[in-house]
Amino acid sequence: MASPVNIIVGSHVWVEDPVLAWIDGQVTRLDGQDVHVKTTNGKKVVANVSKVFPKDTEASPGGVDDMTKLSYLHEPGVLQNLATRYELNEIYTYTGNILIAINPFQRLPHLYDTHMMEQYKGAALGELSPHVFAIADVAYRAMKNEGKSNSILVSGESGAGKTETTKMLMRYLAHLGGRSGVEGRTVEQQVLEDREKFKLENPKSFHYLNQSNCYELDGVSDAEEYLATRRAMDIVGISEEEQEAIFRVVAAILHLGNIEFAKGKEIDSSVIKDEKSRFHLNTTAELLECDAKNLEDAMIKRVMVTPEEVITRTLDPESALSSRDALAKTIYSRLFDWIVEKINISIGQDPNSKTIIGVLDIYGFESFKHNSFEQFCINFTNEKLQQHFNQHVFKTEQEEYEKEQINWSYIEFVDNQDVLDLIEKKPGGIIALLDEACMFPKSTHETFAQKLYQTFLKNKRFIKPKLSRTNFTISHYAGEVTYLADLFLDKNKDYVVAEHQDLLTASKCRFVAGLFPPLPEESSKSSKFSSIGSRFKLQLQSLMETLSSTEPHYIRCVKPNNVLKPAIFENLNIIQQLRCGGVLEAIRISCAWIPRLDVHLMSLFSDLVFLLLKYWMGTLMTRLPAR
Ligand SMILES: Nc1ncnc2c1ncn2[C@@H]1O[C@H](COP(=O)(O)OP(=O)(O)OP(=O)(O)O)[C@@H](O)[C@H]1O
Repeated sequence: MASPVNIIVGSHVWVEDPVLAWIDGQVTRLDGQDVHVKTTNGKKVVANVSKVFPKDTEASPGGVDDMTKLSYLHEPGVLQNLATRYELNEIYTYTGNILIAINPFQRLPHLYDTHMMEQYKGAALGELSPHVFAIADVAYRAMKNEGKSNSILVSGESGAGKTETTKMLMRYLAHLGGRSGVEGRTVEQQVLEDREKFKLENPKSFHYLNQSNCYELDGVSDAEEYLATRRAMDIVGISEEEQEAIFRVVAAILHLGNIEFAKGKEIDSSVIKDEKSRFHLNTTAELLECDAKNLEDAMIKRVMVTPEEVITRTLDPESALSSRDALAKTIYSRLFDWIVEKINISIGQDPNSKTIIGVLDIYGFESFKHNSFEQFCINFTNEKLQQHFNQHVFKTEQEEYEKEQINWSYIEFVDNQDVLDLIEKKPGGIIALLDEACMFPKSTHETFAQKLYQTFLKNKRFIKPKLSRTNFTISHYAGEVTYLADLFLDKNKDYVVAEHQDLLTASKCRFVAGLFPPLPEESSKSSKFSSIGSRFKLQLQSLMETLSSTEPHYIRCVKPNNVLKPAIFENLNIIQQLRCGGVLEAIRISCAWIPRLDVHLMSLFSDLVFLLLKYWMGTLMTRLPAR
């Protein structure tokens, strides 16, 4: 997005601002490459001409519903347009075929009622205001009318609104498919009774719910959400008994997370810390219908069977805590898989169906102060999706134009194949080296990091941070991220601890025992290594194959502020998300897509089949302490 040259004294322009990202002002002087600007907040700024952008003084006060209609397509223009619209509760804006959705952090019921759904039925894209329903409708028509598979990729950072957006998409598709809900419970009292039954207190009192902060959202009633969830479970055919068991398991996980350990009398041993922890242990056992003593032992002891004898080893408090968390994750991930499978069966997913609409709710690129294996996997996913996005949007469009010999300037985009090679190439990529390290008994995180440093010494996408012995930095498409290699080896090893498996298989609750069917004899006594990284890579590969056989639609969810409140639009925060989501890159060429896209999308016949693309990273994406 280069700055046009027609900036003169008196021009209204945008210049960079450390707080607001961009601020508007008027040019007072031109001095070679330097532009002197008096900003609207009274400051005098000097900026290089390449960083000064013209402001559209005749911009519509309500903004435009598609960025491609902006007079000036540049970052400040885009930001201003989104801000203007957000102020008017216009949370959706198109950027060519991408829908930007800014979380309103307040209920906007008029946007999602049946009347609104009816309006979007069969309307051409762009005819009505931007909306998730419009995207779902386009996908549905393409499937019905052309027999084409479609996918809708919903991305954004945590709290940006991916789940809500996905829910709206599913609701609209269910509406088109003529599915109706079965009305069930209405009694608020039930919420209180259930809380009592599962011994649940204030969310703030549960360790696992406080890994980030617990927020109360204006206008959102947790009791109502809970009943809505129960109703949704009725609709997808989860029986009363199963629902009860699901909530018991979830409650058990929360209680489990509150069990703490203290040093035991013997070296490297631990005991339940205090009465409070004992209460949570007993409640967990009660909810999971397993023996409390066996639960305690499964967390603090390990049994080793050798040909000569059976040795019992104790764990120190730190290892006991890791064991507790591993148990919680195992239960959660099995429950998660059970629910996904149940929904897929219930909504009639036919694995052999030729046409599908895949809805993918995926984590956005993450870069925190401390990044570990989870961020590595999330960012790897985003690199893959970015490549898919690039290939679909940029490469195909450019090739098309070249083929048709239409004269246009070739648009450069950053090809990220080199980052993907660094991560997933076999042999020699980071995942392959990690697996190697995991299989070699003497490896430590230090030897693993050293191996990375040696192997990727000259790789442009790999950086060894100065002074660090175990950190490494990857130069991702969205920016540099430094990972702490310390827990990579542990986190890459996937197995259910034999003691945990035995405990849960023996549960008197049919549901819980069903989540942990007994293992074949030979594998039950050993906790064999299987690589999460490699499995993840294969799942991603399969996801990409599915996606490549579909017509993709993109929805980028944006979190406007970190305090999760309505009407707060934090410019810098939003710009960062738009950059990471590739939105600004796409804007550069999206003008060119529009005429073709309409024709393409309007030539729109087959069965409605939902494919709720399984949350491929179920195990990794849990909000448990490792994150
Ligand atoms: N369209 C919307 N209308 C009203 N509220 C919304 C909307 N989108 C999001 N929210 C609010 O923001 C909260 C966070 O949204 P959501 O759970 O969908 O985020 P997410 O991106 O899925 O986060 P995570 O990745 O952490 O699961 C919701 O609980 C809801 O209160």
